[in-house]
Amino acid sequence: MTDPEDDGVDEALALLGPEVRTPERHRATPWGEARALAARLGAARPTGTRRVPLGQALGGVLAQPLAALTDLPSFDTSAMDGWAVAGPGPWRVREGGSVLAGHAQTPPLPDGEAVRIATGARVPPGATAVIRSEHSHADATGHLHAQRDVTHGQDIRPRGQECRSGDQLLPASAPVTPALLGLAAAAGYDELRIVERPRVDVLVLGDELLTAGLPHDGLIRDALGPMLAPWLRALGADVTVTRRIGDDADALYAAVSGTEADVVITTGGTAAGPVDHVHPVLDKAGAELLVDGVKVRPGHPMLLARLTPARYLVGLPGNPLAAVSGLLTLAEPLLRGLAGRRAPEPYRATVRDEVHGHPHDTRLVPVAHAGGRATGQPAGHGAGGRPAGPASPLVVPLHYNGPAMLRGIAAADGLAVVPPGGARAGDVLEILDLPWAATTGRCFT
Ligand SMILES: Nc1nc2c(c(=O)[nH]1)N[C@H]1C(S)=C(S)[C@@H](COP(=O)(O)OP(=O)(O)OC[C@H]3O[C@@H](n4cnc5c(N)ncnc54)[C@H](O)[C@@H]3O)O[C@H]1N2
Ligand code: MOO
Repeated sequence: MTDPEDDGVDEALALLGPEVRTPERHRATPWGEARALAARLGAARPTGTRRVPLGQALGGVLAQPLAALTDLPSFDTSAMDGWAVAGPGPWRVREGGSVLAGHAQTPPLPDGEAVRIATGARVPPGATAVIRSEHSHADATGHLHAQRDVTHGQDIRPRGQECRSGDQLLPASAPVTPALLGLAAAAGYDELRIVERPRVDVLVLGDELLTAGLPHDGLIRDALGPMLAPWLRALGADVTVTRRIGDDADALYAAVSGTEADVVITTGGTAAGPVDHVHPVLDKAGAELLVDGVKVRPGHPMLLARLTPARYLVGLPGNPLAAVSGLLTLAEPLLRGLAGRRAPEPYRATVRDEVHGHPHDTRLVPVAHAGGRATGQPAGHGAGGRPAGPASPLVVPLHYNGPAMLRGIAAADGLAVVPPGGARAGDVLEILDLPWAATTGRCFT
């Protein structure tokens, strides 16, 4: 089950003369190891933290646990509009208006008395229950009668029911969502300490790239510049600049050695062609190559280097789907750690159709949700090693998944991780989610 798309590379390598830098197969890192290394490097050195007003924290992650600054509710609260009562009824109705939300504490309620109360108001000391207006009636003598049994404490939210001051509401690294902002405000916060977003410079290499109009005379449109910045932002990065460097080794060296970003991402120039400058420039810059090729298709020339102790470079191959593969293999786990984010739970789905594999390397193949769930797969059937449960979602491998193509990934909900040798229809495979899947309503998880 070998895809003809993958066959040309080894042949091309064999044609290279000895004077040309030849990628050594044995140096390529297995796909899982490369991801794990990138994740470890990122997690080892998250970027700094800062305090921001609640209104600016959305999309960040908590740098420290969210501990309640108050009991919630912070006082015994009426859960309904009606009557606060003390002891058994009927009750004498207290003169002088209602107890309202936001008002100061009212005098204690003696046994046998009732007072009108609004939802959210402080329950007077001594009250033993709240009776909803629709479950009671007041008679002409100024007495209140319950129309249902009254249980002790009914419709009173006791102080501290949701949390006590100091309780941990959410752990560090929780994503700051609209709901978290609401909870933080309720729990007394004006500001949150969040992890700084790692700063990323994107350097797009290649003299053949146009930034507008139709391809002509061998020139093509830059597909990566428009794609990477928003994708990286969705991964938690702050893209400081997207620069087009052409095939200029000096300009690349200047950009790499002069950067102040936490991560530099280059596109193109990772292979062994005459204008593939990434390796020589990294040598010149004294960078340490941590990953030099990964056993994955597409994208195997991807690389990861350490520029300085606190600065990394991810080299994405120029072929657009190969660049996506490098983005998800190396950049995503590295940035996740730097941004203080937690790893998502590995997610698996059943592939509806056979997927061709590479003989030795992992393949990443765009897949779309089939809108159904696999049932009754025989145990142990999957090359991915796990039987499909009755509720395993079903995915369809998409066409147009060649290294130079974006047509498949643009229609995809995720990328299936296809082990060497391929997968049969019904196999269960790991799926890499795309960061926008949740916003389009097609999320797997
Ligand atoms: N002798 C070898 N040749 C190649 C190898 C190899 O191992 N030995 N690997 C092949 C594989 S696999 C890939 S992937 C590419 C990686 O090449 P580079 O990273 O050096 O990228 P370029 O040569 O600069 O470009 C490759 C291809 O992609 C197009 N490209 C580049 N940037 C963009 C962009 N921003 N938008 C759209 N398209 C882009 C470029 O025009 C080329 O067609 O190398 C193989 N060759
Ligand atoms: O074929 Mo290359 O694998 O990465 O585009």
